[in-house]
Amino acid sequence: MTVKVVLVGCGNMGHAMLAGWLKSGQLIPSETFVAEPNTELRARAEKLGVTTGASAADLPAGTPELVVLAVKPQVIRDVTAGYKHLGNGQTSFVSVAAGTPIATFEEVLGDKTPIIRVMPNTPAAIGKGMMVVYANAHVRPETKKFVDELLAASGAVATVDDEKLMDAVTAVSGSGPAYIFHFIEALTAAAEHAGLPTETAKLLAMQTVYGAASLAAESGEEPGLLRQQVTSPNGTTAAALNVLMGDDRLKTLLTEAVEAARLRSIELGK
Ligand SMILES: NC(=O)C1=CN([C@@H]2O[C@H](COP(=O)(O)OP(=O)(O)OC[C@H]3O[C@@H](n4cnc5c(N)ncnc54)[C@H](O)[C@@H]3O)[C@@H](O)[C@H]2O)C=CC1
Ligand SMILES: O=C(O)[C@@H]1CCC=N1
Repeated sequence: MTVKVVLVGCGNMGHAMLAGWLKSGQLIPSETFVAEPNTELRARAEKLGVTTGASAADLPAGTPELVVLAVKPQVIRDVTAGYKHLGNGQTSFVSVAAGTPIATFEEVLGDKTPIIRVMPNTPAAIGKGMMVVYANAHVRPETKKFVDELLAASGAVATVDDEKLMDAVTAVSGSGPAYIFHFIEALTAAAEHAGLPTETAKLLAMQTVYGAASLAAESGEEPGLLRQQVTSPNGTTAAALNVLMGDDRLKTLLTEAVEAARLRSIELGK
């Protein structure tokens, strides 16, 4: 059996993408092989109907169109070496690892290998991810089209033409869902502090973030204008925004957070 796509690593991100691709029908289970050493995670992948194995040694014979590497940056060089026999050939490689530059994959796989870096995020599991792409010069237009279509099943797709920007992308949309989840946690805690029961606090925080993000996305209006529409002169929102926006407090905090993530991404790539 020759498979079309091999997914290497089916942890948080690998599984989120796989679930999105299969759900959309962009990929069918019989075309897909998952390499994952963790038995429980292999069983979880098998529930989606795909064939699995523990490592590169279990790969079905033949030449896959795409190998998607979704393992941690700390092990990606060694794991990629297991797929060296597919380098410099018809197989294209996609890496979702933070930091790891294309040059590292070219060193391991050969410098004629088509390699695409993608920075996804976990909302990909429900088709609402942000997927940002940077490809090397060996990626054929038909492969780029196939990968873009696959990624589009997981959410919005954007491209950058300077690989260095992938560190900033990682810091904004790759890690970003965690910032928003923490915002929900923090708003829930603030709601409880204001006297609301826990379940009500959770519901209000979550639905407010969901509703506001959906309105911003669907209305196409500038977030600043939508903010003004909530803010009555000298009203309650203005009182809260004075706290968040005074001295650019939240903006400064987010700028520091994104910069810390960007610098960590650069470090992970070394
Ligand atoms: N979690 C996230 O939100 C995002 C993660 N990423 C990137 O995705 C990659 C994976 O991250 P997570 O999914 O969070 O980590 P994870 O630890 O959940 O998944 C990594 C998986 O790789 C497996 N693995 C280890 N050695 C292997 C081998 N030799 N062959 C096959 N699989 C092997 C592990 O058993 C594990 O299940 C990282 O490089 C990370 O930078 C990128 C964007 C977002
Ligand atoms: O935390 C990390 O390193 C990965 C990359 C982006 C999101 N998670």
